[in-house]
Amino acid sequence: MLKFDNVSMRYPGAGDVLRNVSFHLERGEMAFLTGHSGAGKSTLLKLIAVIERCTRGRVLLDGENLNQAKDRQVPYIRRKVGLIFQDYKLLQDRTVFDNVALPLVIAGYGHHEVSRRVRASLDKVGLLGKEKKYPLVLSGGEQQRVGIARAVVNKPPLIVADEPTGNLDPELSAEIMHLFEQFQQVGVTILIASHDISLIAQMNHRILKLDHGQLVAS
Ligand SMILES: Nc1ncnc2c1ncn2[C@@H]1O[C@H](COP(=O)(O)OP(=O)(O)OP(=O)(O)O)[C@@H](O)[C@H]1O
Repeated sequence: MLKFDNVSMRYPGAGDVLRNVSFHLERGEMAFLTGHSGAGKSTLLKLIAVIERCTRGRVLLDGENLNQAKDRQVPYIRRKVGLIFQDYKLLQDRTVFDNVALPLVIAGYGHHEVSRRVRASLDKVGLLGKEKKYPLVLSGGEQQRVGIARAVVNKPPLIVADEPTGNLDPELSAEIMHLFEQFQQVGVTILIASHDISLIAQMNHRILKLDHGQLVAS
């Protein structure tokens, strides 16, 4: 489903941030991406969302080489990837409903379909009933659930999360991880960057470990 084939990445003026990284995630697999600060975790995730492009090698999503994607194809590739961030990246002046609806509105869905899908998505993350609230009145855990609802609202086959529990306490972090597992159980592929070793250790999933840009365990 997602394949890295000898991928190296270098930012202009810097050395290699990723070096000959190869791995394959099967459909429905859930894996953690770990490693020290600066190891290249965020960079690896950015290649999947085509926020950056690799310098050497191939990143394949459903067999499509992301490095060769034309700029006009990028929005369609991104619809296959639900992105989740540490700081949630919610629009503070929009309600929970509007935040979750955003990807569907951009994709041109009609009002009725948007409403149906947003409610289904909020239901999955346990936030039905909070549609009219603004993000700032929600707890950190609830805000991250809104971020997850937005990421899954158009049913992407792949979820990519960058330190999704970085701002949450251990109990809320575990809840968010169990939420990811529920998506995995219905066939979604999930890759989560995290340096929370104790949390990762509690969960029985594959661990990809980066050390100075090299994959040292997978
Ligand atoms: N846009 C950029 N331009 C130049 N160098 C960059 C850029 N983004 C990241 N880097 C460098 O690439 C290296 C890897 O950064 P990256 O953010 O991928 O690491 P990380 O493992 O996600 O770290 P952290 O856990 O601290 O978020 C670091 O040395 C960083 O300074």
